[in-house]
Amino acid sequence: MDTPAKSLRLACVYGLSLVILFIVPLFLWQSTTAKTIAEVDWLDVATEGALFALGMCWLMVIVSVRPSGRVTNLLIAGLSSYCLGCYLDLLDEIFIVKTLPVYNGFEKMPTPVGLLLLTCGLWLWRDEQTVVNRQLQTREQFHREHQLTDSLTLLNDAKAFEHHLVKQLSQNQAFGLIMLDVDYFHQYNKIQGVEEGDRLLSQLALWLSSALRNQDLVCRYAGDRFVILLRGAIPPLVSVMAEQLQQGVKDFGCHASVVWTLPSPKVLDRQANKFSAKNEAAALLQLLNQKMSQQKENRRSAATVPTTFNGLNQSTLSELN
Ligand SMILES: Nc1nc2c(ncn2[C@@H]2O[C@H](COP(=O)(O)OP(=O)(O)OP(=O)(O)O)[C@@H](O)[C@H]2O)c(=O)[nH]1
Repeated sequence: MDTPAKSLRLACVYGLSLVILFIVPLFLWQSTTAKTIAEVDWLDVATEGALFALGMCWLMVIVSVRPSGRVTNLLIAGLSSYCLGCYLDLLDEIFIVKTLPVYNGFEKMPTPVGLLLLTCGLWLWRDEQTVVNRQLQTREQFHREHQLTDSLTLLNDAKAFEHHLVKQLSQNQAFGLIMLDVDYFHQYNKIQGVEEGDRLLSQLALWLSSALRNQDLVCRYAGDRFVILLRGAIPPLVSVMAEQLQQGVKDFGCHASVVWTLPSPKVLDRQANKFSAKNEAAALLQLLNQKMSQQKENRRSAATVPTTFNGLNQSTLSELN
């Protein structure tokens, strides 16, 4: 934001306020006499003093938060005038100003003028805010439309994963990929209900996120399929992690097929980097998907239906298949 302009504005408002705070009483002190303590209505002093103090607070808030422009100028002018009116009102509680007709006449002006300016400023502020809100809505809509987060699990989605994978490939550093797919999830939904299915996916997502290291990334690739990027991974780590994840899924009362790959880091030409990294990322994901299909196929041909599936036995599952 325009900090120098704001600082200048702050300095002007503070400076002018201080000058007025001292000059006016000094002028009154010389031109008229002060009331005695008994003559002063202290309740009026307190209320008018409070109005003045509050007005000054509003003024400082406006000066310090608002960007430069017509609306801000109107608000500052309005509030300054209002504060001046309050201050003059306050001073006539302390000094006998009847003897000063100019002061008496002038004293009544600043408050209504200030409130009028303030009203204009607030009206324009409202218009300005409507435009800002519209812009914010458009921006929010853009984020929503382009958001890369899966709304159910709050994990990154496949698009985001591809983006991270491309970035990883561009860095030419070792990494591993694991793909995990829940077995018979279709049946799970049928028997337990879609809501339970959703709950299982959310729980799995949460568990996967906590089971990985800080530098790793887990995404919901599609439906009941998750994909994990293990940064700086070495062969034993990837295979052990894949094994552990497959075992861990059993705690949720279901089974999962898990495949993994450990691509050897390639030295990519910086210029052709982005293009080749994108192709490489697509190829790696395709490879994992193929491996997964193969494993599912093998499972089907071996008829390795789990004996239990959240309380379901093999015959029930076979019927549902
Ligand atoms: N509850 C729920 N189900 C989903 C969601 N997304 C996809 N599915 C369901 O997930 C199921 C995935 O089916 P398949 O790809 O055949 O997977 P599967 O039944 O696990 O079969 P295999 O992978 O061969 O074991 C489909 O029935 C989808 O409707 C979701 O967000 N919530």
